[in-house]
Amino acid sequence: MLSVQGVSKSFGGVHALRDVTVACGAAEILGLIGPNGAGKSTLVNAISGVLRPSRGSISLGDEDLTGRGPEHAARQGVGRTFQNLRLFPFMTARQNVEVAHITCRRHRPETAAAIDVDALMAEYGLDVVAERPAGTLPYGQQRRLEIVRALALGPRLLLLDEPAAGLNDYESEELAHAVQRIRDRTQAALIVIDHDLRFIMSVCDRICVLDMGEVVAIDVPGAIRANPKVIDIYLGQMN
Ligand SMILES: Nc1ncnc2c1ncn2[C@@H]1O[C@H](COP(=O)(O)OP(=O)(O)OP(=O)(O)O)[C@@H](O)[C@H]1O
Repeated sequence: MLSVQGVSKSFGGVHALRDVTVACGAAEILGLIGPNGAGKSTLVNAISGVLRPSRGSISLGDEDLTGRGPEHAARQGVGRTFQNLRLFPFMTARQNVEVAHITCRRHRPETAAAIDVDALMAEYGLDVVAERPAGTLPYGQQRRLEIVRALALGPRLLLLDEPAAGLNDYESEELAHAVQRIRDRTQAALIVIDHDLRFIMSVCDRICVLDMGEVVAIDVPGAIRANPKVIDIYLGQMN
């Protein structure tokens, strides 16, 4: 479904991505890990249309997404959450979700018809705060609201950028179940970036390891854990 082919991205002299090739199938959860500065956010920004790759191509199904901008990606069903929350703080929680649903209705009406915004908000415990401005909600609720907003887009590809950041063990376990439920229900391709290796290992079908802009390994969690290059990068943190 998602295909990233030979993507490179430079910022001046910094090679943030070098010839990255990776794919993520429908209903697959792909983890994206790597040390600080490895290129994870750059890759996600390229996939979601925020950045134009210097080289290479990105497609979702038959649709070319390469350098066509975030609105085009959203219309094609690329949903994302951000490392630092990017809700519309003065809009109510419900309006934040509605905005995404309207985009879906315009461009993929049959997908939108299957999404019940109120039920979705209730499922994530947000029905009780639906009329509150998003910016006034506690952190944990804002994180959940970002996920619900991305789901209201009826995503074919969902990019979750550090969803477990700032969550306690209990919340991150809940989140792992939520991510798997999302996959089961939407059959979307999911890409999850996180520094919490326990979370990534427990939730992902496969993991792509980036270091200095290059793909070091793409494999199932067990093989990633045993990969000498990966162990070297993480200095034994894996076990
Ligand atoms: N807009 C930019 N301008 C210049 N350099 C950038 C820009 N964005 C990223 N970089 C550089 O590209 C490299 C990859 O950065 P990126 O943010 O993608 O890494 P990351 O793996 O997401 O890191 P982190 O885990 O810290 O979020 C880094 O060297 C970074 O300094």
